[in-house]
Amino acid sequence: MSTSVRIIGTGLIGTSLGIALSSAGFAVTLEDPSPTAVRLARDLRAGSLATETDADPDIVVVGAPPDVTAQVVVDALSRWPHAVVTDVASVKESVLRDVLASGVDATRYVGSHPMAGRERSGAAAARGDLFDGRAWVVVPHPDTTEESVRRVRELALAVGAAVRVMPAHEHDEAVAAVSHVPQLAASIVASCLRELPESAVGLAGQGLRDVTRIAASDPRLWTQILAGNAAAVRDVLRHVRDQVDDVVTALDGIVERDGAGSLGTLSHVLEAGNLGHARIPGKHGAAPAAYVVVSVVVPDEPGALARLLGDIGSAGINLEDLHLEHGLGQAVGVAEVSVVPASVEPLRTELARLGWRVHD
Ligand SMILES: NC(=O)c1ccc[n+]([C@@H]2O[C@H](COP(=O)([O-])OP(=O)(O)OC[C@H]3O[C@@H](n4cnc5c(N)ncnc54)[C@H](O)[C@@H]3O)[C@@H](O)[C@H]2O)c1
Ligand SMILES: O=C(O)C(=O)C[C@]1(C(=O)O)C=C[C@@H](O)C=C1
Repeated sequence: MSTSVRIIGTGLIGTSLGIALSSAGFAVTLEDPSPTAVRLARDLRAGSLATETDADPDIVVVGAPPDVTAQVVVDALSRWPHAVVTDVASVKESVLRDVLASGVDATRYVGSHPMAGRERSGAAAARGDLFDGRAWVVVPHPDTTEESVRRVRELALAVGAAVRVMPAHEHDEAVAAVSHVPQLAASIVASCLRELPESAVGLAGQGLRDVTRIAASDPRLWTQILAGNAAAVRDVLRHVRDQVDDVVTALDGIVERDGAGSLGTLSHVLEAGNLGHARIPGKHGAAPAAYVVVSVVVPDEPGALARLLGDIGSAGINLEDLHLEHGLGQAVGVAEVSVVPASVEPLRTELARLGWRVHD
């Protein structure tokens, strides 16, 4: 019999998870205080609407906003005395603290956090492949049963995620640096655009788009996330502030004095950025150096990209990642195709043979 999962909170993450689990053969039921959200999730094939007569679920996943997550977890543990209960909130220590403080039997509770999302909220933005190849942090506490951890791990693996197990405190410190401060950095950079004249904003290229994509995220959600991880976020931000101060001092040196030492500071900051960037893992947590980008010119005509992907597949080469560079009004775009190093030469040779323009 298939594992039954109740998803409570059918926004971006709950609905994406419902779609992925349903297509992996899980029996998913959905609930949300918003009738519109839950019906939209159902229509997107995330599962069926929960009813009073449903059998008890094996697993409950809470996909609600962080500030209500602990209460929904506590209610679920009481409502279904045999179900394993997890949540997907982006902060883990404060949720765990509130669950334990409630006095409920929390042995069946395991926190979790898929490191996958979008800058848009709500069921309408859901995607069934959201978790594919992404890290999914499983966060047991000292009283969690092994069976509960096994169940949540199984669920994350079923949607294609790579499981990492760590305690709540370690999780919160890690995501302060890899998720929460990057969100603030994007928001702060984007906020500086508000007063710029149109003639300046109109020059925006890919660099600004890359740095600010997540500045479009939901402020209500992110206020809760930042407040829920305040100490760790503050510590990382202090470090950022020190580096910003160093850069400002160096630039002062260039503007106001002879600039001695300033270029060295600037170069050091940029090189340190190269080193940090090189550490960002690839798909399934593979080492970053595992992939090489091959750039292929794609004509802006119907079916061209599909033909390129077809040619790569026919050459027996596994596409690890794909990024499209495409300027408005241009007749061509550039597909940046990531492959393992051993596939670079065969890919270049085959695509060139088929008439594609391939760049270094
Ligand atoms: N957005 C991301 O990128 C992302 C990524 C990973 C984890 N998360 C976490 O997942 C959770 C959901 O985020 P989202 O982006 O899907 O948000 P969302 O706003 O898209 O969806 C939240 C849903 O929860 C429902 N909800 C509100 N109060 C509720 C309650 N008391 N009980 C049950 N449901 C309730 C809302 O009606 C809405 O449908 C959050 O805890 C967030 O921290 C978000
Ligand atoms: O890719 C995005 O749009 C995200 O914001 C995803 C992201 C992240 O920082 O990586 C954001 C918050 C979540 O808690 C987990 C994932």
